Amino acid sequence: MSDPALLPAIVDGHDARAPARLVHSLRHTGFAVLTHHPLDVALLQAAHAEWDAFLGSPAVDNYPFDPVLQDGHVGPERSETARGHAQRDLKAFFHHYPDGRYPQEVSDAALRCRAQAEALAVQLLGWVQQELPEAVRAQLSEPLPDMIAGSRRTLLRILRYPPLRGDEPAGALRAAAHEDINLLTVLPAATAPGLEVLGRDGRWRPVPCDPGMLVINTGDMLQEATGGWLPSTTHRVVNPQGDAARRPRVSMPLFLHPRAEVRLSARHTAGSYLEERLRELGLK
Ligand SMILES: O=C(O)CCC(=O)C(=O)O
Ligand SMILES: [Fe+2]
Repeated sequence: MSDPALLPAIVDGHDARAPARLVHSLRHTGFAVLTHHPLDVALLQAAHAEWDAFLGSPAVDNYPFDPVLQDGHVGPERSETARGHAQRDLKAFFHHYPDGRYPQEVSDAALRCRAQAEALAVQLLGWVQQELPEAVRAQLSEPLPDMIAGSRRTLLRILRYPPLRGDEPAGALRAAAHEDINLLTVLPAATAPGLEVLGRDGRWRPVPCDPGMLVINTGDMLQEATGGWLPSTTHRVVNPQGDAARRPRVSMPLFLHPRAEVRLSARHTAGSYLEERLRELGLK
């Protein structure tokens, strides 16, 4: 039997117990799902629709990926290969940083979603800070919300997983199993299901993602900063079957990155940690 305790909790953001419930779920599953969050869902859906069209159009080639600044567009032919995998992911994406390029072909809807998600992120990091055991909190070089204050490194990734054509290499997935590099990831519900989390029992479980929900997960940097008290958790995006295979999937995760000089642990600053991981991904 699958252990229901390993399913990410669905936490009502209006509930007074939300901070404790969210952090409990992060601790035990690496994920939590928030309802009644402050993001404007209609704005998000408008951003999804226009980015679906843009990322599927030739105009994206006006914004080739910049390996130094790490912004711009990466098409399916150059997409990431997750650690330990042979096949590239079946996805295209655009990276937006506060000081980076933003395409003129789309409205500012995604930027407005970004601002809302960043405001929520400060609140969520405050919840985590408050719920950490004292011994773990004492190890932090500064409070978690402060780590991202003034950071120019928080990354908005706008992903489009194209419809499947049927000739994909065997074993290729929309996103192969991986862990995120950053502190926390804030991921408003994508346009279709597919996200799965690996439980401690070795079983994959779908992450609930109805419209109006928002997924939070722990990344490697938060695992590093909390000495493993909050584990970074493996997740993937599986390929749809049947009719759903003919539809693209759009999602817009925000990856919270501290300022480069923020000390995560005795061995790593945020800057040194990121450098190491980007090399492994083949993005540097
Ligand atoms: O598209 C998704 O739902 C998740 C994407 C993801 O895990 C990532 O880009 O790191
Ligand atoms: Fe991820």
